[in-house]
Amino acid sequence: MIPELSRPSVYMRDPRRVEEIIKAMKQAGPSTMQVISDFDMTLTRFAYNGKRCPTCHNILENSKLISQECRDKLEDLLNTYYPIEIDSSRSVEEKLPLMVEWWTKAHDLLVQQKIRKDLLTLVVRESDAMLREGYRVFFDQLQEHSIPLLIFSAGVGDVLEEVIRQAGVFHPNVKIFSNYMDFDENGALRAFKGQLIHIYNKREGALLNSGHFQELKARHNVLLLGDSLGDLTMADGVYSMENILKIGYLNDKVQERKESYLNAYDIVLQQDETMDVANAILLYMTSSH
Ligand SMILES: Nc1ccn([C@@H]2O[C@H](COP(=O)(O)O)[C@@H](O)[C@H]2O)c(=O)n1
Repeated sequence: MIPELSRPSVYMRDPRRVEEIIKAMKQAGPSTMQVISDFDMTLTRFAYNGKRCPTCHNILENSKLISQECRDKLEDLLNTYYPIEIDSSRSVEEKLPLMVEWWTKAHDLLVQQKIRKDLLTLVVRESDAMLREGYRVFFDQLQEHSIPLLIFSAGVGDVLEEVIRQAGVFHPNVKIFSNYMDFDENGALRAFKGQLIHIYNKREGALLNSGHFQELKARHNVLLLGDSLGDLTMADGVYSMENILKIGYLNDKVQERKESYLNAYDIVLQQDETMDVANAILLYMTSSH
């Protein structure tokens, strides 16, 4: 049906079920669909030429807006908490307070740097941020078929927006839930706005933003893309869900986490740096033959 599903990077616990969902969503048509995607390491690449690509937070951390002392502290935090984030031997309950601790400490450090809003464009331009191969086809297809795309990210919204703006794909059908910076009257970072979004509270974030899902209440079919088990709750605000197809990128600690990803996601993409599978599925679902 979709040749890309036979690639060696693609794993499915129940291929027949995947086929059924895809067919049901195609039959219902693009006007019933919405796409919900995580950002860091889902729409962006995990690695390029053997080197890790930056998350939204890393883009700031690696920039000249941050002092060396602050960069060292942020790196220590990353080295402490990232292994916990991807540790499959710990439960979500155990990880959750530690993730809050990580995000809170990192945001406090960023605020102390009084980052300037007017320099964000330059910082992103000079960064190694990279959207996955095939990203333009992904964003453009959704725009062409008027399918809403919600990017739901525990990263930094201002940075995320800049990445997709500079890539020329911040189309009107794109909506973003993320951690946004609050700047003072001189354009210097003074806080982060609203409730913190970290990787394990996306369900709460979804329920807080019920207005968005209310607007899309006629769209009962969801394509969800994520790279963490926390991303599975991003669609919890969707009204009367009929079908959901969950695609999960398994980027890191592949052998340890494969089983849990196969149990949680319909399609698991192992160390696949492209949007090819999502693009092929979307092309199939939106074509008239
Ligand atoms: N100080 C931090 C905190 C988090 N991260 C990474 O950001 C990712 C969250 O963004 P999503 O778009 O994936 O929701 C998460 O995977 C953390 O590893 C970071 O780099 N620095």
